Amino acid sequence: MLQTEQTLFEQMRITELEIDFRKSLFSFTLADVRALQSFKPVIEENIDKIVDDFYGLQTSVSEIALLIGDSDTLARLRTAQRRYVLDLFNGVYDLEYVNNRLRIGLVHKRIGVEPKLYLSAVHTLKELIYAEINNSVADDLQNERIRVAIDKLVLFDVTLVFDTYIRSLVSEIENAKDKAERYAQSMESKVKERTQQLEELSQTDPLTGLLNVRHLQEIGTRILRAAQRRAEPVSVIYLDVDDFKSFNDTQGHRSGDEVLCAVAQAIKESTRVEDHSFRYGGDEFCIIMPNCREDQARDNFIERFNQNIKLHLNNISLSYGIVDTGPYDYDDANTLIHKADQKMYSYKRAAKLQQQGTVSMAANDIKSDMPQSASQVGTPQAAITPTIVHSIQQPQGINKVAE
Ligand SMILES: Nc1nc2c(ncn2[C@@H]2O[C@H](COP(=O)(O)OP(=O)(O)OP(=O)(O)O)[C@@H](O)[C@H]2O)c(=O)[nH]1
Repeated sequence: MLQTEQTLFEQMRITELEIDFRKSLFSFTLADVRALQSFKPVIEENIDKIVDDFYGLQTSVSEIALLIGDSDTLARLRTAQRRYVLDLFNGVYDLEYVNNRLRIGLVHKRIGVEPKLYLSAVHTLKELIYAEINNSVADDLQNERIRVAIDKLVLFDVTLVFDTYIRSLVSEIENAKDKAERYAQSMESKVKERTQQLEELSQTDPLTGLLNVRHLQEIGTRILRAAQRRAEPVSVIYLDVDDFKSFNDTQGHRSGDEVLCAVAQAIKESTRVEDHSFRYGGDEFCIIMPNCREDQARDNFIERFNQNIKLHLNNISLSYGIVDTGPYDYDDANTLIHKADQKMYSYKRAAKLQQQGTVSMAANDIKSDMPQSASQVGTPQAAITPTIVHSIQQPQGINKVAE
């Protein structure tokens, strides 16, 4: 519920029962009420003098004079103070009385009266009232009764004023906290949104520095169109690390990342400037090679890659599939990648079967992509260090091809 939909009582949870409880805390009894009422005529008679003296003393403190600010405000304050003092001796200390006291607290907080200034004003007022009591009440016992009663009632008032001060401070803190939380939330979603935009804009995969797969379709199409215009072949190589999951599981994700970076590094070292190398996702890579046939890609790229990766890795094997298109009919980028992936997958599967000594018909079916011997099929091993000897799954019939 909004604060403005609640009365001060409701906000402060003050009921008649609470008022009685507070009175009992200060032992404020009917006798006190009577003592105060008995002094009302004297106060009424001297109210102007009390208020004059009070503001004379108050405005002599430069900090208070500064807070009051101008003569109109001072005039309003004098009227309010008059009422405040008279109410002290009215004998009625009910919800209405409490509401007025709560308002005083609220106004003091709003205009920035510090508690020390408020308390000093209470002290000044009490001294002025005590002076009136001493001037007018000769009977010591009655004098004492009125002083004690006014003391209790002023304390009762002070607690109410301080409660509003504290409540108002707590609301300010809660508001500031809400604001800060809302700001943090909006910043978080802005950062998320911006990061996503940057990622999309980014041409490169953050881990390996190879091209980002998001651009594969666009770049692939561009290369194929250019190749078509020049009637040149285009090759696509699909590379995949073998059993990378178990490597990750045994060596940890960070070592896995190092393997991916090493593979990417070897790809960069093995490609020509006109080639485009992508991290396809996870442990899969894709290279688009313009003006290159399948056999040329195998003999050139794979040869170089095999040499380069040995410098970085130990005991890791990769599988690949190569397809080409053109120079007469051209597949589109998606089809080419899909075919290369399928080839790689069939080859990997066959190699695994061969490794297990259970080469099936399916494996024989893709003989042209089979390794020359099972010994050429790399076997990932446990306890692999970041320096990993590589072995790539090699199909048969490797020819050296001039570029
Ligand atoms: N370290 C690391 N691991 C990744 C990253 N992206 C994906 N992976 C993991 O790569 C693994 C790929 O596993 P699979 O697709 O099952 O492939 P595989 O284990 O190599 O199996 P085969 O392809 O059949 O040889 C998964 O465990 C992924 O969690 C990455 O950026 N870093």
